[in-house]
Amino acid sequence: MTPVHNHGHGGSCCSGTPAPALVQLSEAPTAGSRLSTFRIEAMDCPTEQTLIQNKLGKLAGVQQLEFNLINRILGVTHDLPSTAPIVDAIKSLGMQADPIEEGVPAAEPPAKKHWWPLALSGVGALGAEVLHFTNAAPTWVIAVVALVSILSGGLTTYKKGWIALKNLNLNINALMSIAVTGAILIGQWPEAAMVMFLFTVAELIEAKSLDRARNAISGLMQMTPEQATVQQADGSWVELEVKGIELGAIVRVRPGERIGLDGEVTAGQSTIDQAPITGESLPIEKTVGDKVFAGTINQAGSLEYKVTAAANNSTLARIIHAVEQAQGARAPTQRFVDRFSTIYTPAVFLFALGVALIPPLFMAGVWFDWIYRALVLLVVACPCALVISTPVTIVSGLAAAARKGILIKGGVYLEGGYKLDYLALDKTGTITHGKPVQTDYLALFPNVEDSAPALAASLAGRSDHPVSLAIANAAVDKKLPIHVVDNFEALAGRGVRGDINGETYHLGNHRLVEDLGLCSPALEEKLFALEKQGKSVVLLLDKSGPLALFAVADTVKDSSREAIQQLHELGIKTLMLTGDNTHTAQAIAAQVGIDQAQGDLLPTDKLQAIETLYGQGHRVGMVGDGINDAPALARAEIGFAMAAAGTDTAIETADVALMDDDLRKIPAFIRLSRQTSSILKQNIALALVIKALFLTITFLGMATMWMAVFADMGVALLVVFNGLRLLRK
Ligand SMILES: Nc1ncnc2c1ncn2[C@@H]1O[C@H](COP(=O)(O)OP(=O)(O)OP(=O)(O)O)[C@@H](O)[C@H]1O
Ligand SMILES: [Zn+2]
Repeated sequence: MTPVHNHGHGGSCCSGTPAPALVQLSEAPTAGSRLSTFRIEAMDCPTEQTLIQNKLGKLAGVQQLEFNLINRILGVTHDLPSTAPIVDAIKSLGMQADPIEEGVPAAEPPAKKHWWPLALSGVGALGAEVLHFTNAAPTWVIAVVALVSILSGGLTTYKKGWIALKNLNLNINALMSIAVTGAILIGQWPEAAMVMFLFTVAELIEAKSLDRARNAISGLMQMTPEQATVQQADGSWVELEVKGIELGAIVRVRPGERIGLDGEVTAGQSTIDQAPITGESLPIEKTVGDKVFAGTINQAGSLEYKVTAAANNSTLARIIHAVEQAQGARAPTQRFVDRFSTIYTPAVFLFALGVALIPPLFMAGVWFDWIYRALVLLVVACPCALVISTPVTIVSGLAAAARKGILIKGGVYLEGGYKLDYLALDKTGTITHGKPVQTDYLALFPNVEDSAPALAASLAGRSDHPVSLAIANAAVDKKLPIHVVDNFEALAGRGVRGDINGETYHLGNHRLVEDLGLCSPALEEKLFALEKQGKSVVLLLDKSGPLALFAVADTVKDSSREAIQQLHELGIKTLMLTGDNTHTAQAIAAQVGIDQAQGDLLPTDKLQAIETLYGQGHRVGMVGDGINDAPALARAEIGFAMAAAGTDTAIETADVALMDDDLRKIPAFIRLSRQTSSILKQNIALALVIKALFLTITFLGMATMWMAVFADMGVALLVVFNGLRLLRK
């Protein structure tokens, strides 16, 4: 994990070319290709991306580029013997590329820029305006003062503008350089200085705001302590750097201390505030066997735990990594904005050229007036506000979600979540606690009364399905003997099978009994009676037929009931999809207020149910936790995984991972998504309206250049702050 640092920069966000995250160049990757990654501090906007893309695109041996502007990281797939040509090419663009090696921390950020050139620039610009206005000095004095201001504040802009122009690219730096130079050429000295100064200031504020959004995530990482107390071979305890602690080491946590690494409790008992991971600050009881997470806060008790993941692979580290990845990818609105600016910027540039030339040449216009208007248009030509508003909003939204324990794997989901109108839910572990207990036992023949529970428990003990666990646990409580099971097999959606003492037994649900052709109306009557109470029933069978019946009951989470209610308030319909039988499904659905329930579903049936909803024109999300949900989760527009903190794969595979098992995180996600999408729309509308307004008044000759900069940068800052509002949600 590489922390992101603050830095002052003069980069900006105007670009003439769309900027996808992954760029496939004409050469295809070959077997000998490798990926080199670079940190480029100066690259955080589409401006730089376009430059780099054009430059490296011409370099032989470079096949693919992956841009992560938010984190300023560039991945290059190539088959060059060394990375020197890449570094050189980037250097020719005025940027420095530092190769990143796995596990090596990022280089120190460049030294902070001095503030005095900017101050000097401001004083100069103001001075020139005042002198000009009061007629207090001859023109050459005003010119000198203005020049000092422009050079001290705008040299970087000029440099960048020049590089862009050389590479035939019209970015904001190029536009600003042309506009300011133009103003100088027509003798508008104070104005040229003011424009450059305002632009530089606005750029600075913008960069700082972006950093704030960026750092919201990496700030999470700082929650893990640097050191932890580790047990040595001789039993003594030593403080060690968290980074170097190995898997399997035993770590001690004092009351009030933050947990340094992921692990499993081996001794002690305490409560832990898991808010940094789950967003839920209600303390969770932890005792031997429970998982603890790096970054969470131990409360009153003491604990010892065994390290289960290295520092750079902790749950928190993986969350941060996933969010950074998501921030690097481009959301749909961003792509729209990119496409828009591809057309907009050159179009306005041509328009400005026309405004400068046509009226004076053909309509007896005054050269000065029309060139001036054209320069103002150049300032307005920059789609900065538009281009910057989207990533800021998305990044802020992703960060806000992560702090709530909602891990969103891409801007697409954050942007698209508000469209969902249907949510499919799995039952076991999602709506219920997923820890059923055995409630009923019924032997179907008097002579198996005593032997059946032990046989069932022996089979159940081999499975980790919740229903099996309940039966196995009941047997443990009664201290029943456990038999050896041969040829054990799990039958998905049905139950299990195995041989005990040479005899084949099955333990499973009604479907299994039907499949074996061993069902009867009398048995069904007994089954249905229990199922209607919301219990799941499994039967023990030998080859002659059912021997005994076991019912287990799961409890509904209080939070589920609330979550369903909130979803309904948001206008989202709910549908329960479960492998459990229909009666039980309906009973549980009624308890939590779910609209519809379907039971007896195999994994493919769950998938089919999602397809059916799509067929009816719905936008469907799905939440689940089990493997039997995987196909449906993948097919849903947004797949939510529950309790991701404890499971290794959920963080990686789900579209949205909820770090604990609180279903209320889904309505929270939907609300955040709705806010995000409305902020995105507000920002685009705001930017477009102000642009249109300015184009008009400029054309009418009513706008001055620095008004244009003010308006342009004003909108940019406005949309940035509007986007940052999400951070506070
Ligand atoms: N290993 C097993 N041991 C005991 N019963 C099982 C086992 N596997 C499946 N069953 C039976 O089959 C039913 C369906 O199982 P499945 O795993 O498809 O769904 P589920 O976990 O009960 O529910 P959900 O789909 O809501 O997660 C279970 O309710 C249970 O009755
Ligand atoms: Zn039947």
